[in-house]
Order: sequence, then C-alpha cells, then structure tokens
Amino acid sequence: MDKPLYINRFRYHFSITKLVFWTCIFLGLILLFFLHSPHSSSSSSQRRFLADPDWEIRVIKSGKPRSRAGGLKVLVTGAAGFVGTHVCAALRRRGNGVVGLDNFNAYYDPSLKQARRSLLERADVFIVDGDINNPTLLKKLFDLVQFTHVMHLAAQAGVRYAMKNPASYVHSNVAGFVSLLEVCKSANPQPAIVWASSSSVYGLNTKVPFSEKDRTDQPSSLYAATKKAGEEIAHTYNHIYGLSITGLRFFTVYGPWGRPDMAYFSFTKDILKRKPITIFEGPDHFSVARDFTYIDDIVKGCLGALDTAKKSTGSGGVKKGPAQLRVFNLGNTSPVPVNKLVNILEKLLKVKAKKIVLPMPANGDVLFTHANISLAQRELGYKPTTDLQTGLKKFVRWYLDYYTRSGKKSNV
Ligand SMILES: O=C(O)[C@H]1O[C@H](OP(=O)(O)OP(=O)(O)OC[C@H]2O[C@@H](n3ccc(=O)[nH]c3=O)[C@H](O)[C@@H]2O)[C@H](O)[C@@H](O)[C@@H]1O
Repeated sequence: MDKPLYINRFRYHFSITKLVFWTCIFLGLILLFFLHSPHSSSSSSQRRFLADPDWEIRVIKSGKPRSRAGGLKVLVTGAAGFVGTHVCAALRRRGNGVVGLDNFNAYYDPSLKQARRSLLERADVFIVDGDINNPTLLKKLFDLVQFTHVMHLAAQAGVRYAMKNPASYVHSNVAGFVSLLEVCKSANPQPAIVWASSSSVYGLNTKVPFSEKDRTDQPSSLYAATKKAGEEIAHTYNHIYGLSITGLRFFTVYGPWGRPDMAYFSFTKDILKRKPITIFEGPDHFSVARDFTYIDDIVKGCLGALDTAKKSTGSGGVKKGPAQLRVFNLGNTSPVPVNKLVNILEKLLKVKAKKIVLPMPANGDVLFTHANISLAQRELGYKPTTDLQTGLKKFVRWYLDYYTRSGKKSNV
C-alpha cells in the first residue's frame, strides 16, 4: 500500500537536513585537522608575512645577485645558526643573491640568533622566520626567487642532546630534509643542493683518518643516525628526481658567533665564571680528541662545494638524466685532545680551569675524530689554514667583546 504523500515529503526533508548536518560536521573536522596539523605550526607567522607585500619585496631584493657575474641565488636554511650566518655573509660579500630561512628555535639562547640576524641585516641579507617543515612557505620562496642553489644548514645539532629530545632530531634532520627536498624536486628549475652532514657518521670506526670510502653504518648517537639517514635520503632524491646533491661532513666547527652548547664555548663561559668544567676521558685515561675545524675554513669548503656543484638534471619533479651526488669531509686533519683545548683556553683567558675529569658516559660521544681531506682538496680546492691556537684566540676575542664589553648575558 502507498504511504501518504506527506510522510514521503517528511522523510525527504528529514534526510536532506541530516545530510546538511553531517556535511557541516565533516567540513568542520577537516578545518580542525588543518588548523592543528604540524604544517600550520608556523602558520600564524606565515599568514602574517603572506599578507605583507613588504615581506615579498624584501625576499626578492635579498635574493637578487649584486651583478650578473655573481649570478648564484642561494637559499640558506639555518641562516641564523653559527655556520649559516658565516656562509650567508660570505656569499653576500662576493655579490651572490642570498635569502635566509630559520625557525629561531630555543635549543640555545635565541638572542644570539637574533644578534646574528642583525649582523646579516646590516650585510643586506634577509632571514625569513619559518620552518623547513612548512612546504607552503618553501614553495612561496621558490615562487619569489628562482634559486640556483640551496645551502641546507638547518638541523637539530648536538650529539648528547639527542638523548634528551630524540624527536627534535627526527623532526628537523629527517622530516625537515625530506620536506625541503620535496619542494626542490618540484621546482623549475631544480636547484643544486649542498647540505651539512657530520663527522659523527663515522661512529665507532677505529681506522683513522676517516675517509669518505669508509663504512658509516655504526653510528653511536641518534644525531649521527639522523645525519646518516640524510645521506641515504639524498641518494634517493638524486636517483629518482635528478637532484644534484653534495653532503659535507663537518668536523667539530668552532669560532666567533659559535654555538653555546659546544664544549669550547661552554668551557670558556664556565672558566670565566670560575665554575668547574667536566672533561670526559676514555678507557685507561685515554684523552678524547677532536679534529676541531675553524669556521673560516668551513665557509671556504661550503663555497667550494656550491661553486663546483653541477646543475640538477630534472625539472618539475621529473628526472631527465643522471645527476651529481657527492660527499666530502671538511675537517682540519689535526686532532687535538680536549685537555689541550682547555690548556689553550686557560692561557687565552688568563684563568685556571677547575677541572673535573670523568669517565665518558654512554652519551653518544665518540673517542676521537680525524678527517682525511684529500678528496675535498682535489675537488673543492679545500685547504684549512687555521690551527686551534689561532682560531681559539679569535673566538675568545669575539666572546669577550660580545658578552663583556657589550654587556650581554651569556644565558647558555
Ligand atoms: O663533528 C661533528 O660532526 C659534530 O661536532 C660537534 O660535536 P662534538 O665533537 O661532540 O663537539 P662538542 O660538543 O664541542 O664536544 C667536543 C669534545 O668535548 C668533550 N666534552 C664535551 C662537553 C663536556 O662537558 N666535556 C667534554 O669533555 C666531548 O666529549 C667531545 O670530545 C657538534 O656539536 C655536532 O653538532 C657536530 O655535528
């Protein structure tokens, strides 16, 4: 028997209302998801600058080479970091277009990062406040400037901190690197990429000096493991998309404007404050040693890598042919025991250190590092010229000037 018409109508209206109701709930959930997704982590700053026409003008101006001869246009990630600041300044000095990117995180005193930013502003380099895990921002930067090169230095650094905050290493060194490579592979033209790997990939190897041909499959810290992962990820993007990629294995870089979490920096601070410093030693009182490398030498290596990088072969996400894939050690080739580092600092600071010597805990540290740099010498013209004594002298002069005379506090 047919149902009365009004009942059918009622059912029809009821189902339409239900449909509208559930569609609204669904759309609301999608909106919520996007508002809380990690990509929107820096979305407030992104909204701020995407709406600001002045921001675009500053990016374009900063990315413009001073002359046609200085044609490189480089995106430098981690630009407010130690190595990033020095590389940006050096590139700008020789006339290249340089745009910086940095998330100004609080791993160490952000005011030092802001001071580096001011330094670069005076050199005409603009640093965008944003994260490599934000593809919308990265794409926007590539829309504004056709970068020929990316110098990728943004990372979660530090060997021992990886035990305290492992997720930050995966977020920056693995997810962040992939996010950047995804945008680079789709860019047209694709840029050539030079990025910071680490001496720590040699892990527990005992054969010295460390050569690029040696195994790198026994990392001793999560930090090292994420840098090693980066090298494998680089291989994949080179293989599938034709991106030209060069990895640089830095060996304990030090110098003015350095990182407060590193031993030479925190020892200086504590020695001056007459506070005790802890020196780790290996089994049988083995003195732990590092191939400390001065920042100016590292910068020359970075520029050498950018200048010898061949073009990527793909475009718009499609590989057109095999592309360059390289990895180089950038060290000093003369390891120095940590004890000796402390002796040099004592003399330069004219203060005796209060030393506490402890057996090295299982904290991810390795006993020694020593770079074989013949490959970088041959291919990049890399030739370190600063010994530890000379480099530390320059660091101490900067430190005293920055923290003492300018009245800044070292909130390390
Ligand atoms: O070469 C590298 O790849 C790495 O160099 C440094 O790592 P590290 O060599 O451990 O540098 P520092 O943290 O300055 O430590 C230097 C030495 O001082 C020792 N140390 C450190 C801290 C301390 O309180 N006492 C102490 O004896 C460490 O065991 C190590 O042998 C950087 O921190 C890493 O980001 C970088 O990637």
